[in-house]
Amino acid sequence: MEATDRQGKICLVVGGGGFLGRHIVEKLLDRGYEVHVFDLRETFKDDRVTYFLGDLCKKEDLLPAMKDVFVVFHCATPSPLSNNKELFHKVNCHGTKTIIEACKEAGVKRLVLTSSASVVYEGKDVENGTEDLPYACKPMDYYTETKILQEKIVLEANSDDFFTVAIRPHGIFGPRDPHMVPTTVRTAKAGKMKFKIGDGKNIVDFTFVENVVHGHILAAEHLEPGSKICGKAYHITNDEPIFFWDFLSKILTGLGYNAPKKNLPFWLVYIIAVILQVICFLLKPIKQIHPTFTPMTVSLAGTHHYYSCQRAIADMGYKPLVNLDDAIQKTVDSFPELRNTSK
Ligand SMILES: NC(=O)C1=CN([C@@H]2O[C@H](COP(=O)(O)OP(=O)(O)OC[C@H]3O[C@@H](n4cnc5c(N)ncnc54)[C@H](OP(=O)(O)O)[C@@H]3O)[C@@H](O)[C@H]2O)C=CC1
Ligand SMILES: CC(C)CCC[C@@H](C)[C@H]1CC[C@H]2C3=C(CC[C@]12C)[C@@]1(C)CCC(=O)[C@@H](C)[C@@H]1CC3
Repeated sequence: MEATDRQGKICLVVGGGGFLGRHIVEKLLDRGYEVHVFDLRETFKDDRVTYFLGDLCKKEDLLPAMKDVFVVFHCATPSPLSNNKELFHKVNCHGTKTIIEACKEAGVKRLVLTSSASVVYEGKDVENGTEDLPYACKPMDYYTETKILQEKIVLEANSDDFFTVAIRPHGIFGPRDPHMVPTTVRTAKAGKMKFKIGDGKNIVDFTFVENVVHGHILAAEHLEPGSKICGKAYHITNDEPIFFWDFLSKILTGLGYNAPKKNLPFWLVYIIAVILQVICFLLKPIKQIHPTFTPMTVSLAGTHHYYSCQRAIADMGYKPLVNLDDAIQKTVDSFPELRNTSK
């Protein structure tokens, strides 16, 4: 899409106050779009942005933000590491249906959903997985369960006059990441990162946030009547799968922490995580506990899960803009407050 074509076009980013959403906002502004942000809270100030506060589950909150909008990016979610079944179903399922209703009522023709590569993951190895893999029959957590339902809702809404596409990133990291890097550092600081889970040879995709943004904007600019991308899902990765524990070690050593050297058997840690999950369930009426080591995070840390992005390369001309080593360095440099000062 030419720069002149973008002028005057309004993009709405639902969840634009979050980690990925705000990076999408910044890149859309750089490319000359007018940007609306819709979120629960105003998490940043930018005079170029029109900020709408509200709950995406309420159509009356959404409609004012949708006036004259060219495309909606939906990247809102409850925190992927929380475990609130009702909230996940409310926001990711009911809320997504509400966004679609509001789009149609406001005359918005395009919707780009941020889905997740985890929609095909159920704790077993996925090696170079394509978008043709079936959805997980037994999702490992409520987040994944509702991301599957969400993607189905959006892709099934695709029609001759309402164009939808789902982008499936995996393991997003980068500046302002609230999940990956802070959790990794917190775990290391708590002394729980002394061991690798499993043999340390499981291969995983980690995707720099700028590459995820690039995939989203490419999809939006290809979302036209008759386009081959309409109604489809696309993996967006760095196209550089890496040993999971090598990635974490680069982040940790980059921030001045020791990388795990020894190994613990995967099955032992998994059993401990299951026992922890049962204890947290029993204690729920008394106290909400969110352990870092859940069956999901342990599986993610101990199995292969990397994905082919050949379909995005072929259909949208996708190509990662930042390679993994540069991305890790940019990320480490962006978190001075997480650097180990005790050494
Ligand atoms: N992080 C990752 O590794 C990956 C993420 N994804 C997907 O990418 C998307 C963005 O994730 P990420 O940036 O990490 O998430 P964040 O939690 O950083 O951002 C999500 C944003 O959505 C907002 N939000 C939540 N509920 C509502 C609501 N009811 N109404 C309006 N806004 C709401 C959040 O507000 P608040 O913070 O106040 O709740 C937050 O600002 C998600 O769809 C996620 O599933 C996919 C693959 C990997
Ligand atoms: C074993 C260690 C305590 C793990 C520390 C790092 C983890 C916090 C991350 C490693 C893989 C990450 C990941 C996600 C969240 C953070 C990690 C578990 C997701 C579940 C986020 C949401 C998604 O959509 C998935 C595709 C991500 C998969 C990887």
